[in-house]
Formats: sequence, structure tokens, C-alpha cells
Amino acid sequence: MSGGPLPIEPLTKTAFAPFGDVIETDGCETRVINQGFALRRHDLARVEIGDGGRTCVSIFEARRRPRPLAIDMLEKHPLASQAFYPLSREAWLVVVAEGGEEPDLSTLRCFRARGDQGVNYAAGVWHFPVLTIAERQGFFIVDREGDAPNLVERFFAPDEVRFVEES
Ligand SMILES: NC(=O)N[C@@H](O)C(=O)O
Ligand code: NI
Repeated sequence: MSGGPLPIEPLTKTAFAPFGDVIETDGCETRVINQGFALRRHDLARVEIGDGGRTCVSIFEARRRPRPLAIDMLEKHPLASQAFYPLSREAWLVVVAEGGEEPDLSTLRCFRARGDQGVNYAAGVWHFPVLTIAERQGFFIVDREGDAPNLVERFFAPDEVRFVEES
């Protein structure tokens, strides 16, 4: 199956709901804490850590991939969620697909996340590894560390590869 260029959609909670959470403060519960010297933007994403693993915090330092941007594989983490929050206020890209054992490539979607938006992939959600628009961008990561393997990759046949339609 091959499709044309992959359009870029704005990242919204509604559109991203089948894949996990959008980490953003719009509409969130906000608590005044620390005697009024801080605000808590509460419970923005649901972290799932399964199969005896532990929660792990990391920082990714991602680099811009060559353009045109080829989506030639997807991966998933069956045992845990994976959250990304940008460390700089630059827009970035999120590529996901529905599917279970295998990704449903007809559902491949590309979202443009604002620099104040992150995502949390629910466990088992097919996604492309982190994608920057900027030359370099850091991300705060919350996912799983553990002995059980938690990475499944699916590389595409040449005629399945899609290119992101960036202006
Ligand atoms: N390999 C790794 O930790 N990163 C990927 O899972 C990713 O989604 O970027
Ligand atoms: Ni991943």
C-alpha cells in the first residue's frame, strides 16, 4: 500500500486521543501551591509502567533528520507509555498510527506540536521516533526501564514509505 505525501495536522487533544495524551496546560486543573509562589498544572498525562519495570526520566537531544522526511518505520513500546516534553519552545512533529500487532498504515498521521505541547504515547501505540523541525531540540522523557524488552520495530517495504508534506 502506498499513499501520497503525509499531511501535517495541528496537535489537539481530540485528534490525538486514540494515541495517548497531549501534555499542555490549556484547560488543565491548576492548583496554587507553595504559599502562592507556584502553580501546579496538575495531572497532564497518565504514565503506565508495566511488567515489573520502573519509571525512568531521561533527556533526549534530538537532531533534525534529512528532508524530505521519510517515514519508513514505526515502533511501539508494549509495556509502558512514553512521554516527550520539549525543552525549547520550538514546534516539532509527531507521527503515529493505529493498529495492534501490526500498524495500520492507512491510519498514519503526522501532527505538528507547538513548543509548549508534549505527548504521552499510551503503551503499545505505534509511533515514529522523536522528530524535530529545528536543527537540534532537547526533550524531557518519562518512560520505562526494566529487563523485559519494550521495543517493537516495524520497517516498511519501499512502497509503504510515506514522505511528510512540509511547507
Ligand atoms: N529509543 C528511544 O528511547 N526513543 C524512541 O522510543 C522514541 O520514540 O524516540
Ligand atoms: Ni518510542
